[in-house]
Amino acid sequence: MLSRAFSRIARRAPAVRSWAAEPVTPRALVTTSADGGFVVHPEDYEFKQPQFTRRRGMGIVHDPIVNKGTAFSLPERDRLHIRGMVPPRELGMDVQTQKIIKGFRACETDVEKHLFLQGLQDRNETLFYKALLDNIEEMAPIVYTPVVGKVCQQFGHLFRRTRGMYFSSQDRGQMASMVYNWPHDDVQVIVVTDGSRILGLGDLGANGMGIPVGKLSLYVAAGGVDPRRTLPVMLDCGTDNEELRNDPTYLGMTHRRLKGDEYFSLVHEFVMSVFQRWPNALLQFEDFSTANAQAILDAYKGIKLCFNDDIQGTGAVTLAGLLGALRAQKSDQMLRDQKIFVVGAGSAGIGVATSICQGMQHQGLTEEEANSRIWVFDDKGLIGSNRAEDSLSPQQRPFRRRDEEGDLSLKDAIAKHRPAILLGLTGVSGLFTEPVVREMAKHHARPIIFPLSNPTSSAECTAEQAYEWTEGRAIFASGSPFDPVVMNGKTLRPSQCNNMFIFPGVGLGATGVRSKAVTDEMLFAGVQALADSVTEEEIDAGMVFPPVSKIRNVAIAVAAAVARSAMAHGIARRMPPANLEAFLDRTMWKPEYRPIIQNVY
Ligand SMILES: NC(=O)C1=CN([C@@H]2O[C@H](COP(=O)(O)OP(=O)(O)OC[C@H]3O[C@@H](n4cnc5c(N)ncnc54)[C@H](O)[C@@H]3O)[C@@H](O)[C@H]2O)C=CC1
Ligand SMILES: CC(=O)C(=O)O
Ligand SMILES: [Mg+2]
Repeated sequence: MLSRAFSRIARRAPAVRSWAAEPVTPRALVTTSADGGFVVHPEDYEFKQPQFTRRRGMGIVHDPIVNKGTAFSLPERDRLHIRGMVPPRELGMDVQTQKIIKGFRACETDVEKHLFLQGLQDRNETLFYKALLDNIEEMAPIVYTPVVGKVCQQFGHLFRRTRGMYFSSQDRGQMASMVYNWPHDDVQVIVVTDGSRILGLGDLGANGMGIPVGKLSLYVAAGGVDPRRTLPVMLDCGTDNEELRNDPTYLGMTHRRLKGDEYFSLVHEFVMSVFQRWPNALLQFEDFSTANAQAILDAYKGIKLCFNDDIQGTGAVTLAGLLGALRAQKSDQMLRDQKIFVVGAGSAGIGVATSICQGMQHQGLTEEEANSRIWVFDDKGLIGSNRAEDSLSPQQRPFRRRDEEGDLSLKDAIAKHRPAILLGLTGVSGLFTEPVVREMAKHHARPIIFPLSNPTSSAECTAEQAYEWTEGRAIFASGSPFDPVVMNGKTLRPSQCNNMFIFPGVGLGATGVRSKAVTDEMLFAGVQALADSVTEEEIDAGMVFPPVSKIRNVAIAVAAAVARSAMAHGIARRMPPANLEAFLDRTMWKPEYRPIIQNVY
């Protein structure tokens, strides 16, 4: 009787194997009973999934994916044949993390901080992500914008160790085999750039590799994608940046940028090659110049699992930010009631205008009515009737205003139309001058001012300026973070409106259900989830986005909404359990050490 009960219980309990000895917490796993038997407590058994590696001995210590530095336990050192190869004292993750924070804060410049973290990432990815996640507000600006911009500008000089893959014009015809050089079979997210428009810094050629690396760090930290399943890519099609081409330390192809067929055929070979090896991966296009970004998106949207972060991700995050800003205004007005100025008509500006237009249509306007509430400006001024249709791209054309010529300055146009919302996507620092911002403040109690260009040096105005010129009344969000501003004893908290609040969730949700594509509906579902994740307390504190410290929770909410939308529209190839949030949370990679198992057969 007892033995039958025991075997039943034993079947339920996970088998204790010798290699799993170290992760088991030193709690009683069983209670002995008076009759000589025992009862197991499966719920007390903390089983950590092992991590398999083909590396042996020192290969393990030198592989950042499995390396634990000083945190290998003695039994594990024996098992992995590294006993004596690391210092004798075992220092766990907590002490290691404290050491990292101390070293990080001791760095004198932001670029040094970036290199410090990059060095850690190259040695021990688990610890890198532990430190990053625990200190995301402090470290995200170092790993990502704005500091990544500076790092890209000096990429060749700072280069220490390779990361990701480079495909270039000299690899034509080879890419389908080159993809097999990548050591991981199960890539989940690929971020690719051709370096032609890196943040607001222009053509940085192959130096732009810092951007896919930085974006994917956020995919791991926020979206819980396993670092082994990320692939940063530089698609090097040359550069028109003369200075770089003449720089002896420049690491990319030194010819001028490919154009037309030569360019698009290279892009196509790359796209087909990565999907051939990783058919379930999500491909994110990042920082392609406006001239090519839309054409590439149009070619693959709907037929491959891909999206353009600057067009679609920025559109989505800005729309969510505006919904938050309208809540912060505490008026009954809806998005569809607003007049909106979008300054900048590149891929980001037009992506934002298009998303806002879609948002207004969801609130009942026709496409034409929605377009009529948006004024788009570029470096020649308002896109008005004095512009020939054929001088505009197909995406810009719907925003050409037929009702006015477009000869007014930005300030005069604000005075005339009194928009409540001013968005900057120009990459031009200081474009929102004092007269421009004061004009916004004249007509609205709480003007909404979003200088969205990155990095900080390209922002159309600073948080301090926006608050000062509006007597602290502006509702402010920027692409790169600004510190809180104290005015008249009150602390004003700028928000960060950056596609980092969208792309990790889109990637996690779309790949989580094996969606066939990323649709506008999926992105719109992500917008609503992001907007809903801002609490009333945050709105009352003047914020229109959650703090960056909540980015993992935001990613889960966005991912669940994106995944549900894919399922509802019949393009999901995997149906996860009903509790999607719990499922996603369970599947997310977490920065914790796991038992390493050699799998050499
Ligand atoms: N916050 C965020 O999440 C994101 C921000 N961005 C930022 O958006 C900016 C623009 O990106 P893209 O559209 O790809 O660049 P782009 O170079 O294609 O477009 C810039 C646009 O600004 C216009 N412009 C330039 N000078 C102007 C002036 N003085 N007045 C009015 N318009 C002017 C240009 O005519 C062009 O239409 C970049 O700085 C980028 O960092 C992009 C994506 C996401
Ligand atoms: C944030 C981003 O994607 C950009 O500035 O290009
Ligand atoms: Mg970008």
